[in-house]
Amino acid sequence: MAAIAVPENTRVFLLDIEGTTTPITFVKEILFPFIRENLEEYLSAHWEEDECKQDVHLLKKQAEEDLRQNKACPVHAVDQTVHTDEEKAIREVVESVLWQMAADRKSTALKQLQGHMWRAAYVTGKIKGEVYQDVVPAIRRWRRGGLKVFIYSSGSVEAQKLLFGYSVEGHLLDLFDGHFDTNIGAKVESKSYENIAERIGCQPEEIMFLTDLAREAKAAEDAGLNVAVVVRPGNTELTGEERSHYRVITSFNQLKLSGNV
Ligand SMILES: CSCCC(=O)C(=O)COP(=O)(O)O
Ligand SMILES: [Mg+2]
Repeated sequence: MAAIAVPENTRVFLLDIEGTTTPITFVKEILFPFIRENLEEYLSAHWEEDECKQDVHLLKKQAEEDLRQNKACPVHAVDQTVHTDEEKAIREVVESVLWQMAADRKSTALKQLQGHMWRAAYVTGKIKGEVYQDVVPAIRRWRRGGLKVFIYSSGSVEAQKLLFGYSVEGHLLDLFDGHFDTNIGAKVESKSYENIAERIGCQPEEIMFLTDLAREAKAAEDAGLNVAVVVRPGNTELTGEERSHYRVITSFNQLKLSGNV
C-alpha cells in the first residue's frame, strides 16, 4: 500500500460518504431499498404533517423544474392540489420519487425526503451506518494533528448525521467539524467547492477532498482543492487517464501528513 503525501498546507479534509467512508452496497442495498419498500406507507402515515408537506412541496418544485428542462419521465408531475383524492396525490409522489431514484438523482428534494424516512430506522436500530474500518482511526489521527474534518455528501445533512450518529462503530459525530450537502451546490460543480472553502474560512488549496467519483474530483480540482480519489470495492472504475492524473488510494491509511501524523 503506497503512502501518499498530503500537501503540507492542508488544514481541512473534506470527505464524500458513498464509496469513500462507506460502502456503496450499504447505500444501494440497504438505504435505497428501505425507501422503495416503505415510501407509500410513510407518505400515507405522515401526509398531514408539516415536515412531510414541506418535503412534498420541494418535490413538486423539482418536478416543475424538470418539466421546464424537458427531463423525460413518464409520471413525475407532483400535483399537491389534488387533495380531494389523497391516494392519487400520494401515488403521484411515489412515482416521482421512484423515478428520481431509478435515475440516481441527487436532487435536494429527494435527499431531504430520504433523510426524514431513514430517521426512524436508525433511531430504532433497524439500520446502522456502515463505515470502512480505516476511516475512524485515520480521522482521529488527522484531528490529533490539528486538521479539521468536514463531510460533503449528496445525502442531506440530516441523513449524514444519522449515518454517523447511529453507526456500526457507535456515535461518530464528534469526528466532524461540520457537514455540507447539495444546499451548498451540486458535487459536480466547482462553485460548490468555492462556497465550501468560503464557509469554512480557508483557501481552496488548504482543503483535501476525498471522493470515489472522478467528476466530483474534477469539479473540486477546478476550484483549487487538492484531491484524492478513493477506490473501494464496487466503486465506479477509473479510466487509465484518471488513474494517472489523480492521487488514488484504497485506504485512508495511505495518506501521510507531514510530521508523521
Ligand atoms: C449520507 S446518506 C446516503 C447517501 C446518499 O443518499 C447519497 O446520495 C450518497 O452520495 P455521496 O455524495 O455521499 O456519494
Ligand atoms: Mg460518493
